[in-house]
Amino acid sequence: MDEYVSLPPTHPQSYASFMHDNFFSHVNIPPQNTNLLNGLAPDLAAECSRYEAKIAAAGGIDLFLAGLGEDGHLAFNEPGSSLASRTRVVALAEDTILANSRFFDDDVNKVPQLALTVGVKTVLEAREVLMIVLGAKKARALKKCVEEGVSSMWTGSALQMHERATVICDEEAAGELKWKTVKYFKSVERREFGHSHGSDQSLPIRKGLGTPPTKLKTAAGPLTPESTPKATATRSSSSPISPLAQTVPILLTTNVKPAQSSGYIALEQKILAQPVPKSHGLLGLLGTSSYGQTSDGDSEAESEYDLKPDRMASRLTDPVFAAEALRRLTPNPETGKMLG
Ligand SMILES: N[C@@H]1[C@@H](O)[C@H](O)[C@@H](COP(=O)(O)O)O[C@@H]1O
Repeated sequence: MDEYVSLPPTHPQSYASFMHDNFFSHVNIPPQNTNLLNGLAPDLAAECSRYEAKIAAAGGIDLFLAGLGEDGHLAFNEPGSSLASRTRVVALAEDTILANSRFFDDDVNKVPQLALTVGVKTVLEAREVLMIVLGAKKARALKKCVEEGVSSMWTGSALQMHERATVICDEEAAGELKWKTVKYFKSVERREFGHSHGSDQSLPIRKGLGTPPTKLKTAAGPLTPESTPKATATRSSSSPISPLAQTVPILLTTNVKPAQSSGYIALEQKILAQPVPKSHGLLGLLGTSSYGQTSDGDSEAESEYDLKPDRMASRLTDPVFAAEALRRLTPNPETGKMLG
């Protein structure tokens, strides 16, 4: 979705490296079929136009998997970004530079000041958006994006206008939401889970998750514009809008079981089962998960996953943080499945 200007793709903190290390190197996608913004392009404006044109030529984006900045940014659409924005060069906000300096030896001067990012409109045009929000540091932004109006000052709030947007958050990130909001989404999830085991009254927006409008693409069918099944115009206008569509459905990562029919079952299961040390909030990750399991054997729940030390550890330059991350066990992305 975005890339720092002036960082080579081989730089360990570039988003190209991040995508390679965390995704592309784990799936059988030919490198020529991966599409990223080039922060080294000689003409940055032309690079942004090229990216938009490539998205259009491929028939649009099926799924954007997004995060949320502490200042509420979606991709790198900083506060004040037009909700009609498209892929472009942006100046990073000081808050973002500060927040991301943790990946640059805690030195704000090492963080690039410019970035390329898809626009808010680019995100809204995807058929589906999944936003993962973890940690107390994101709590204020999540509240602004979910409980308040759509605003260019909290660009994540634009997802309220998307028919198929889902937020997955942990309890820390949900910490500033109104109890009423949390209760509502928890009750919806409970009912959803019940329905997926017998009844047929699932809300349409959840029910549709298992049946994406276009065929899933795999490396076996390369992601070239030619081979990509052409998308139907934009979003399906016949898709019924549930009350959730206006408020952004939220999945809390505890006390929620993923629907068996969901296309996101693997991802949801990984997040739901993410084990963390009970006591700390390092980088705000899942600090009070009821699935907590410390590496010293103090386990609250037997994990059903093949667990490995957190691979993010290699990205942390602070030795204390890195050591903490190494102690944190996460589901093994190589196997990506439950044990037994
Ligand atoms: N440019 C990225 C955003 O695209 C991302 O959403 C945000 C939050 O990321 P995380 O969820 O890893 O904290 O970080 C960066 O600023």
